Amino acid sequence: MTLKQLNIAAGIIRNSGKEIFITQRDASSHMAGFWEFPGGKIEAGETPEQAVIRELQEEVGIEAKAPVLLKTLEHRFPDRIITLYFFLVEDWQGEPYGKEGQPKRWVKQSDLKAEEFPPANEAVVNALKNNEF
Ligand SMILES: Nc1nc2c([nH]c(=O)n2[C@H]2C[C@H](O)[C@@H](COP(=O)(O)OP(=O)(O)OP(=O)(O)O)O2)c(=O)[nH]1
Ligand SMILES: [Mg+2]
Repeated sequence: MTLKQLNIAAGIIRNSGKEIFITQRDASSHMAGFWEFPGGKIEAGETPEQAVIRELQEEVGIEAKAPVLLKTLEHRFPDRIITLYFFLVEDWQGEPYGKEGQPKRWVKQSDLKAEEFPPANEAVVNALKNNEF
């Protein structure tokens, strides 16, 4: 079996009250029902930063300014290998919402739960909970 290789850019949108905006993955998607940091596939010719800016516009309707790369990690799922680029976004224009109709919520950084996210997110969620970022 050949494994799909995907590169993903995701935005950790954090407000001045240290709350993070998360969205729920669609029932028909890979990792359905898990909560995620909005984002998606990096397209050919795009940098991870360009991809996260585009994805946040498409999925949550904000214009991200100066995203900061926090962590890059690779995760092997049974059917695919993904490289995830997690960006911290603390400066943006607009108000994030579920532009594709996806459920969303603001969660205090200290109240994030790793088990609500795909397994690849464990390290970054725990680092956020521990105030490492
Ligand atoms: N956006 C996002 N994706 C994540 C996270 N954690 C994690 O394992 N993933 C995985 C799930 C998917 O396999 C992949 C994201 O792909 P996606 O399906 O959302 O890509 P996309 O937004 O470009 O969607 P599409 O238009 O191609 O359907 O990364 C996360 O925190 N945020
Ligand atoms: Mg996506």
